[in-house]
Amino acid sequence: MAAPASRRAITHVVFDMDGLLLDTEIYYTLVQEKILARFGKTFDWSLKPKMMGKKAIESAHIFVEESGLHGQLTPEGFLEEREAMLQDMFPGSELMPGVERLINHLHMKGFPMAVATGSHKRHFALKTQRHGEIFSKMHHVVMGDDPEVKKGKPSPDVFLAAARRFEESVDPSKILVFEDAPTGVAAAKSAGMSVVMVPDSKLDVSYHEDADQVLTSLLDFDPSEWGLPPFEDAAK
Ligand SMILES: O=P(O)(O)OC[C@H](O)CO
Ligand SMILES: [Mg+2]
Repeated sequence: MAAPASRRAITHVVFDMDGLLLDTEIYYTLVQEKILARFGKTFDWSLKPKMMGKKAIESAHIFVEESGLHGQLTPEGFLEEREAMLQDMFPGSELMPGVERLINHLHMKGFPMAVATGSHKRHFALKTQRHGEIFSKMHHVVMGDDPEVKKGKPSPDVFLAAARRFEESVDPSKILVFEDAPTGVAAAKSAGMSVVMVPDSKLDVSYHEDADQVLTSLLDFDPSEWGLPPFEDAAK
C-alpha cells in the first residue's frame, strides 16, 4: 500500500534511546520500586509516564513530589540512592526487539540517523558499552546534559538540537522520530516532527493519542507506510 502524502517526505530519522532502542526503562522501574518500598509505598504506572524521558533531576523532583516524600527524601538524595544500583544494571542493557534490523536497513539505504535521549553522558556510556556497532551508525547523539538542551522532554530542545546537527539543515517535518514515552512524543510533535510511538504495554492507552502511529514492537514497523524503502529480508 502506498504511503499517504503526509508520510512521504521522510529524509532523516531520530531515535529515542531508553525504552526504545535499549530495554533500560525496566532498570529505572526496579530501582524506583525498591526506593519506594523503603517508605512503605508502591511505584506504579500512573507515576512512570510522568518521569520517563526527562532529565534525571527533573524526574527526581516529580518522583519526590508525586510520591509524597517531601521532608523524607530530596530529589538529590533520590538520585544518589538510585545511582549505585543503576550503575550495576546499565552495563547489562539489551537492545529492544527489531532495533538491529531497522537501523541496519536505514543505514544501508543511506538515511541519516541520530539519537535524542534524556539520558546523560555517563549513563549513555554505561548503557551502550556492548552496542558500539549499532550506535556507530548514528550520525550524532544528543544527550540530556548537552548545553543546547535547556529543558528535558516534553520540551522540543533535544529533538531540535538533533535536527540541527545533521550535515545539511533539515526541515523538522521531514524527520521521523521513534519514541516510547508520552513526554518524548510531545517533545517531537512540538518540534514539528512525525512520531512512531512504541509504548510499553503497561502504559495507559490514553497516552497514545498524540502519536502519528502506535506499534506494539519495532518488529511491526513497515517502512513502506512512511514512504521509506521496504525491508529486503522476509524475516522479522
Ligand atoms: O528515553 P530517553 O532515552 O529520553 O531517556 C530518558 C531517561 O534516561 C529515562 O527515562
Ligand atoms: Mg524513552
